[in-house]
Amino acid sequence: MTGKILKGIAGFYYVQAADGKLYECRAKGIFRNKNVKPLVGDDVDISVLDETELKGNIDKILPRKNALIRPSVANVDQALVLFSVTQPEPNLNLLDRFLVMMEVQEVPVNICFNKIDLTGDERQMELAAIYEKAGYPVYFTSTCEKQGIREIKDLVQGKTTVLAGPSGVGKSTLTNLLYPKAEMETGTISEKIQRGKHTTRHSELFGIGRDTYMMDTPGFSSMYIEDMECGCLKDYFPEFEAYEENCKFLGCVHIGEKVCGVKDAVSEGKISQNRYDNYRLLYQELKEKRRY
Ligand SMILES: Nc1nc2c(ncn2[C@@H]2O[C@H](COP(=O)(O)OP(=O)(O)OP(=O)(O)O)[C@@H](O)[C@H]2O)c(=O)[nH]1
Ligand SMILES: [Zn+2]
Repeated sequence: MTGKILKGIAGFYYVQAADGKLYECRAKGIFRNKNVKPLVGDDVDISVLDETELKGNIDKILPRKNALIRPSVANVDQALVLFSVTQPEPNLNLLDRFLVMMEVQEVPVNICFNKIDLTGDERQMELAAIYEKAGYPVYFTSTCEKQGIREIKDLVQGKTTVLAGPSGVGKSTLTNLLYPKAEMETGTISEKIQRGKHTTRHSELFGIGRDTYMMDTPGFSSMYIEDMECGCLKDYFPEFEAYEENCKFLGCVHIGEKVCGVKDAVSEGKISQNRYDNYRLLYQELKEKRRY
């Protein structure tokens, strides 16, 4: 029987089978024979050991489409990063960090700003301009007033989406609105897991519709980019590329160089100043890190 790992904790994997049942599985044999660790999001073959207790064993991990490190999850189609237009004010530096991390891992990102009931159109246009110029799809919602929800529903339908965003922007409200059933399924899983008495927050996928999964990402506020040469950072700001042919030097990092197509594009308003400023900050941060 095939299924999908929704959660892994203390050597147990919770596998949702095609019939919707959730099996508590071990992965005996897999580590020893293949030396691969099952990941949340993995599609797996299981054998049922106990049909009433819903216990099983994972026999095989089916080929992965991808495997992210942060968050640790396999077979992700896209990320949806949620901020609010206000309350709390969007921290665009944090957003740009997240975008870099997803670019590195080659995951397409969609950006959504929630709580549009609290601000005017002007703020929306400002935010849309910054990120649409960078090539990211931008959505606006009010989960309170149920605006823009249909578009998000269409976006996640049939896909596995990593949902990320700082505290208080409306992630839970959005998830519950998309699929009221998600709450119920949370209950089922945590009930089983409480027996293990583990309190740490783990990554968990929620089945919220046919072939549709979402994962809430823990630890979003402490996001930092690591293990990157500062000279490579520019490759993860996708909007720079079109202007790099106007840089004088091959490998221009678009900071101190005098003749630079990217800097020109910033002064002409073709690249957002805000994005470029965050690029400089992150560049500096990576450069300092390398000194130690
Ligand atoms: N004005 C307004 N408030 C909203 C909207 N969506 C959510 N809120 C409020 O914002 C607060 C936070 O919402 P949550 O859904 O709990 O946010 P969260 O992102 O899940 O927060 P964490 O659980 O801390 O990660 C709640 O008081 C919501 O009522 C919205 O569209 N407009
Ligand atoms: Zn340049």
